[in-house]
Amino acid sequence: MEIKTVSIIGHGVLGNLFGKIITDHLGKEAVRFVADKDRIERYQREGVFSNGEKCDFLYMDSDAPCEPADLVIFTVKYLQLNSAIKTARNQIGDNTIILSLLNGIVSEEIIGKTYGMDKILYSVAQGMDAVKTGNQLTYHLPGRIEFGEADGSYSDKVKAVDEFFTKAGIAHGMPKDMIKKMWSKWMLNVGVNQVVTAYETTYRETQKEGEARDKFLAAMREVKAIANYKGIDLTEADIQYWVNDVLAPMSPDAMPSMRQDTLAHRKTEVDLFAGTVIRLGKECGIPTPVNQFLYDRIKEIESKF
Ligand SMILES: NC(=O)C1=CN([C@@H]2O[C@H](COP(=O)(O)OP(=O)(O)OC[C@H]3O[C@@H](n4cnc5c(N)ncnc54)[C@H](OP(=O)(O)O)[C@@H]3O)[C@@H](O)[C@H]2O)C=CC1
Ligand SMILES: CC(C)(CO)C(=O)C(=O)O
Repeated sequence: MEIKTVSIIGHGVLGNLFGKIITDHLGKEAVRFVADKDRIERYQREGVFSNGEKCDFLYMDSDAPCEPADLVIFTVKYLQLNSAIKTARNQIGDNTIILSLLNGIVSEEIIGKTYGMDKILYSVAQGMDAVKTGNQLTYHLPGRIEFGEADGSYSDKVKAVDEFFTKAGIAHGMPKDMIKKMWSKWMLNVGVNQVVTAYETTYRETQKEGEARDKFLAAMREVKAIANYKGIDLTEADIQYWVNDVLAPMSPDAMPSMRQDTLAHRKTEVDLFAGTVIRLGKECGIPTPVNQFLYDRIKEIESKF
């Protein structure tokens, strides 16, 4: 199984970032950005820029009949996932591999209900400090994609994506414990995305001592408690990994995706983060006051849009 064609559903921060890297390495024909006519018309009219460079991308109308892609990557927000699943309908065939770079622990199962879990590899995108304002994407750190099977095997699908990302210049890893990795990344997002948004700040406030950083750590510890109850071995060392190895090198002026949403007056992924923590906390009998605080604050910010 060799991956030659990729379809990206979602032309925002992650779609642009990874689509540009693949295009630069393998040529424009290797990546098709799939969307409805109106979106494509807007992208072509306004142009799309990555670190100041105008991008020359290949667009494909989601209604157009076509050969399925070898790899489909979902890079939309949680509230857009159901429509993106429909947008992908002509891209997915019997042998297509699917990656969902959405944060959280549920998007793979949602996509799998329509297209089959056999096509899906679990994945997370991490370490990028990308910010998109209008049609301008800027970043210093491109980050990486970690992916794999739930059982940690080096399956044909994993091998094909490994070989493709190597050719396409995408930094990647294949952890043996992908389910723990997904929870761990979700734990980071529950902390940093929500605290930066609730405190209306940037990464700076979470990189130094103070109330925001305390809340960031406390929100992550609520996820850790739920994970441990469910038998997922998240530890304090996992929290320290995110704080020291991933968050510390980020540009202090950059901000996570959720804060970019509120600045643009878009509804956020709060239900994917605090909403899910609160629900799981109730199911497991674990108190989640910090996530309740963050949930209320973020809903209050959203209510003003
Ligand atoms: N930003 C980051 O640094 C990171 C983000 N993530 C996660 O990745 C996911 C994507 O985030 P991000 O890239 O920031 O999201 P963005 O909001 O920047 O981009 C989403 C894009 O999807 C497009 N879109 C929505 N619905 C459809 C559809 N049906 N068909 C085609 N395109 C569609 C939107 O178009 P339009 O603008 O026209 O609505 C938008 O361009 C989220 O779950 C996020 O939490 C994970 C790691 C890092
Ligand atoms: C924190 C970050 C950038 C991951 O590195 C992220 O996942 C997000 O902004 O949603």
